[in-house]
Amino acid sequence: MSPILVLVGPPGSGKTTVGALLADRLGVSFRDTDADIEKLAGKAIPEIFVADGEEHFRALETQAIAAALAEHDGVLALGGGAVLAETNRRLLAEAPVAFLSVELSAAVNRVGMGAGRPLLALNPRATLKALLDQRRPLYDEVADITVATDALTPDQVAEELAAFTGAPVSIHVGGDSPYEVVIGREATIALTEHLDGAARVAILHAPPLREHARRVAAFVGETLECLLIEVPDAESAKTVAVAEDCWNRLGQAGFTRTDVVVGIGGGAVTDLAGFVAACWLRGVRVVQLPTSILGMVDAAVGGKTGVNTPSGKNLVGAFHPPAAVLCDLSTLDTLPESDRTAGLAEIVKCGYIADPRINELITANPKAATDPAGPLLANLVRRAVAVKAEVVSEDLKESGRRAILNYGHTFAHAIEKVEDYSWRHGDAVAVGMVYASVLGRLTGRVDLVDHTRDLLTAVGLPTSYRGAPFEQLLAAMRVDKKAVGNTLRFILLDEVARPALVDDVTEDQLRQAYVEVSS
Ligand SMILES: NC(=O)c1ccc[n+]([C@@H]2O[C@H](COP(=O)([O-])OP(=O)(O)OC[C@H]3O[C@@H](n4cnc5c(N)ncnc54)[C@H](O)[C@@H]3O)[C@@H](O)[C@H]2O)c1
Ligand SMILES: O=C(O)C(=O)C[C@@H](O)[C@H](O)[C@H](O)COP(=O)(O)O
Repeated sequence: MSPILVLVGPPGSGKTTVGALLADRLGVSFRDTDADIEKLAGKAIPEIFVADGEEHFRALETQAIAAALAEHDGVLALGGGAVLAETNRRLLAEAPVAFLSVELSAAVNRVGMGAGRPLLALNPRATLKALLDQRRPLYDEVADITVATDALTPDQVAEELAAFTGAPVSIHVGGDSPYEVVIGREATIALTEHLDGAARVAILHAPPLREHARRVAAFVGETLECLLIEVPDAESAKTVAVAEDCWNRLGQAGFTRTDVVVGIGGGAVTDLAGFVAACWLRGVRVVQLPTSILGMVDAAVGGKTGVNTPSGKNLVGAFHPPAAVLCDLSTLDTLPESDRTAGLAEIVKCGYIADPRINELITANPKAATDPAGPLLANLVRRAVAVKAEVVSEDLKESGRRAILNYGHTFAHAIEKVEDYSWRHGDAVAVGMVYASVLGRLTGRVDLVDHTRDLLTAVGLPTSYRGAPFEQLLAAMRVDKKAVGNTLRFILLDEVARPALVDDVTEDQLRQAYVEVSS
């Protein structure tokens, strides 16, 4: 037995508060070795220090840590000085450890006059400074993850830690047809919970997901009739002709209104599966099992479904919320690196429009951001889904606020169309965000051009486009769904996390932004 997570950190870092919140979130118990020590000694910690001295306290602490590590399988918080003893650090080597770091001023504010903390009884500021200086390298030595808590609420810290543990997280999407987005390494297992009343399941997938789709079919096929429908890969799946083939297969199988369509794949397949389900018998359930980063954080969530037509991207479709979205992070292990990187574009977008912490996390560790086995990607997926869930819960049909999710997309969709869908959507969105940032500057808003270019470059996303001439792109932009009559509308940022729908961008500004993006 071993704890899910051990929390270490100096006084004031919030180990006890965060530990209890995290345990609650994960549905496990919380244990604090300081409480264990008090039980062992039969007195409060300040009394142990006064009556028996620090050395005796440290001996009890080692005893308490060893016992808790052996017996406890929930969240465990250790006292601030637990890392001082080499024996304790050795004991921690086998457990997953999170260091909650805090800067001096925040720590001083949080501990106040140090009530109940014997080492801080005199001059808490100076004592805390000395403690932080002495212990930081020791916390670093034992930690598998460090969370800087200064600017975060205890809930936000608990959220980051929950993602690190890999425990499944469920994010609620509200509105008239509410559903859950489950994120975790075994999320697929939840599929059977969403098949009530079905006699048949149609699983749509592209060739790269054939084996995975077969495994899912074997899993649900024990009780239900399973129809595996393989569709062309990537954007080639998003056509009316492919949708029609799928409807023909459903017809041949006698698919009824209580049967369920399942989309397994990247955003192209989940868009198609959603559209097939939206139209069949005027709407049957669809459960989305996205297997690309982009599918998880964006395409599978929110109920926008559709296909492309020769006139442009996603021009035919329907709003059809899924019954559930199951983001099985283990499926990302086989996602090619270039598609992982492309998926980050929509995560960065969420950072710009709503959650700046996303882009801070990516900037701090751009390489880890696409590592499917690492904790950062799980955290980013969760944060981006939370942004999208919040927006679409309020405005499913894009009658207002939902348009902010289109940041960077006007130019991106134009690139995709003029390049005949040979560009990855995420790559086009990356360039589209640079274009939007230039428009932001040209229209007197915040200047995020360098910030956007630097961030995208750090993760390996493109920042320029040197293909079709401006006129061709402009014509493609004119069929954007946000356009009203002859007026093009763009999502631009007044500030980070303050998106605005702007309808007075001039053609000169559009051309100037094109020049900057293509130079
Ligand atoms: N509906 C929406 O709200 C919404 C939002 C964003 C994007 N989209 C759409 O999503 C699409 C882009 O999605 P995408 O970036 O996932 O591209 P994609 O669906 O084309 O997938 C990219 C490639 O990765 C492969 N793949 C996916 N998962 C894999 C895995 N686990 N292992 C191996 N290969 C895997 C796919 O087969 C494909 O070859 C675009 O069509 C875009 O318009 C829709
Ligand atoms: O969900 C939305 O709303 C979005 O705009 C998300 C976009 O990232 C996504 O690419 C979407 O498919 C674009 O929608 P569209 O209506 O502009 O085709």
